[in-house]
Amino acid sequence: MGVQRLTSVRVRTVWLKVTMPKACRMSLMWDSPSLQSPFSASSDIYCYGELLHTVQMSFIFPDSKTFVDMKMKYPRNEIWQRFREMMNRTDNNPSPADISSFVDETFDPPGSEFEDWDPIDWIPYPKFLKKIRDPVFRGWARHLHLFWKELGRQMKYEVRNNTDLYSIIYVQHPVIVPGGRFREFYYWDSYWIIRGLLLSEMHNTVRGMLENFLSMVNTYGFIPNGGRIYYSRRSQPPLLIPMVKSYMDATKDIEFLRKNIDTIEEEFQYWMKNHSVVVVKDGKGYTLARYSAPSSGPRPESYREDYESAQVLRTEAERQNHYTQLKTAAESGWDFSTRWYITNSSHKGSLTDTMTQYIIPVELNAILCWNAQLLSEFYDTLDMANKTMQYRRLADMWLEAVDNVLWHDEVGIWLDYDLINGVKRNHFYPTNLAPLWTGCFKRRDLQVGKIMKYLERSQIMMYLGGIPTSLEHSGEQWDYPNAWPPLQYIVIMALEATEDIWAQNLAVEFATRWVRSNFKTFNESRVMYEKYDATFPGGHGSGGEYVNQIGFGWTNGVILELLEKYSQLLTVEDDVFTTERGWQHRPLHINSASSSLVTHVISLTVISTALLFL
Ligand SMILES: OC[C@H]1O[C@H](O[C@H]2O[C@H](CO)[C@@H](O)[C@H](O)[C@H]2O)[C@H](O)[C@@H](O)[C@@H]1O
Repeated sequence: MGVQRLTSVRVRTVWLKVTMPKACRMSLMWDSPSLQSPFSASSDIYCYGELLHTVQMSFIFPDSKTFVDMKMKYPRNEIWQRFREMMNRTDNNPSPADISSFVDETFDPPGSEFEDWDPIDWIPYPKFLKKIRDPVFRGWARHLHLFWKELGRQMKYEVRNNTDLYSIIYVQHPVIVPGGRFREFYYWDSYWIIRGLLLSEMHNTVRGMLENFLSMVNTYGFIPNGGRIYYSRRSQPPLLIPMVKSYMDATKDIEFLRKNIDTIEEEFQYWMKNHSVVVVKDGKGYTLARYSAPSSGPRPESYREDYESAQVLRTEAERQNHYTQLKTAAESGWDFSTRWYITNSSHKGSLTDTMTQYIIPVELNAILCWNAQLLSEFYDTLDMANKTMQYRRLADMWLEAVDNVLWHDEVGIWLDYDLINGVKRNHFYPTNLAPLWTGCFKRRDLQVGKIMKYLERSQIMMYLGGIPTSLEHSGEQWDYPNAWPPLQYIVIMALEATEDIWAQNLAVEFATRWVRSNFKTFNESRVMYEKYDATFPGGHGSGGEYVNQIGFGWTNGVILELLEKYSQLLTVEDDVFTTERGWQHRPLHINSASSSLVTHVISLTVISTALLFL
């Protein structure tokens, strides 16, 4: 992480304790060693520098990620020598054709690091398939189960001995990747992938993926955003501990836990040390966390996009801050979104208003509270009483902070918090429900009626293709009208966790819409998308800086889990059985807060089903 500096910054009601890597204090210099990735000596090819700038700004590839995923044909020094020759030959003004020839001569295409891999633990008919009542959905689930083989990647042995020729971070075990342009592992995607793999009984593959993550924590102290050296200065939502919990629930592999508990704890501590801030409310300080990825320069994999976006800013300091805010948004998994814009009230906002570091996000804190609870549970399993108590106290403390700072009684939901202005951010995001999903709430105080009313006021039941990411249409991919698999999952599991029958009925309704919408697209095109369109069933997502990807790891994982969880309820079409399910199937005890929403749900379900089959 380089040299660390501890600063305290007073921002309105908030004290920020920020640990900054040295890199963030440096201005961008071509040969800055402070930008060196801890993962490889080839950072000056893949992460920063004149060569990267020249190639990425030439726009020879429609997708900026293409270049940084290519393999070097020669050692780094020789690549630089050839680059210098090209620059001299062209008087430091190469044409796109010159740059294109240079890249062709010196780099192999993306994907050169992998070889075919047939997972040894793949079996034709895992048990969960039999549970799925609808035969069409069962066939679809079997297809998705088969598709793990397509998304599996194993690195060639030669990568291990020549890591400097690649941007890929070498890992020992094969991984399941999201798909499309995402050819490497992604941290938070892996949570939903792993849960799907566990249903597919691919325990060996899951253990390998976990061991890869653990080896990264052992060597570098944290898990990067994804498996490339250009992702090595930021992480993603910390779901390692919940992944381990999912694996433990499926396998009861206590030896795995015993062997790795120190490393698991280390990853949690990384988040505590590098992402926590103290928020003062009513004279009391609460420790909470925010995303934070300070380092210089544009994201290498979206270099041109970031560089151009920063040009409207006047000073180099402002540009560097903008890059940090963009990288921090990428660390959140929400790249990009109006969720991270902080503006004055007269201005709706644009990408340069991204201020991710200055927002306390609900789901990050809900996840960290969950991590502490799970760590306590893990230590209890291992009979380590002191640590069990230590993490139980920390989980309680975090819960207290989430409850006092992020829960708003008058709104009836948890909300992100703006550190600059010291105010709540009263906008609808699916992540507002995350504390329910992770169990970071006080059951005795739970006000389900208020939460249901909040959902009703947000009018998210209007959207027949899924729950929208936000209610703002910005053209960014983590905004309206896109609907993302992990966000559907969070809301569905959140509603289930209330133990309230009406909320659970709503969960079934959301699951039905989502599964049917994904299936409609699949049935028409045989593909699974990275994201969908909330406004109509079967619509696929758009916006952002790259085209919608297919594959797709977390989409498939979420669908498999929903098909398994609601195996007796979900059907391709409404039929006699379907009308017996859900709200009519479960005992009715209407409370006034939720009854009108459920009436709304029932009538919209009839409309949505009709539309789906038009
Ligand atoms: O290249 C642009 C960005 O792509 C990634 O983000 C998106 O895909 C990831 C993989 O599915 C997903 O985890 C993330 O939530 C998506 O927004 C990458 O993670 C970003 O760092 C990158 O800048």
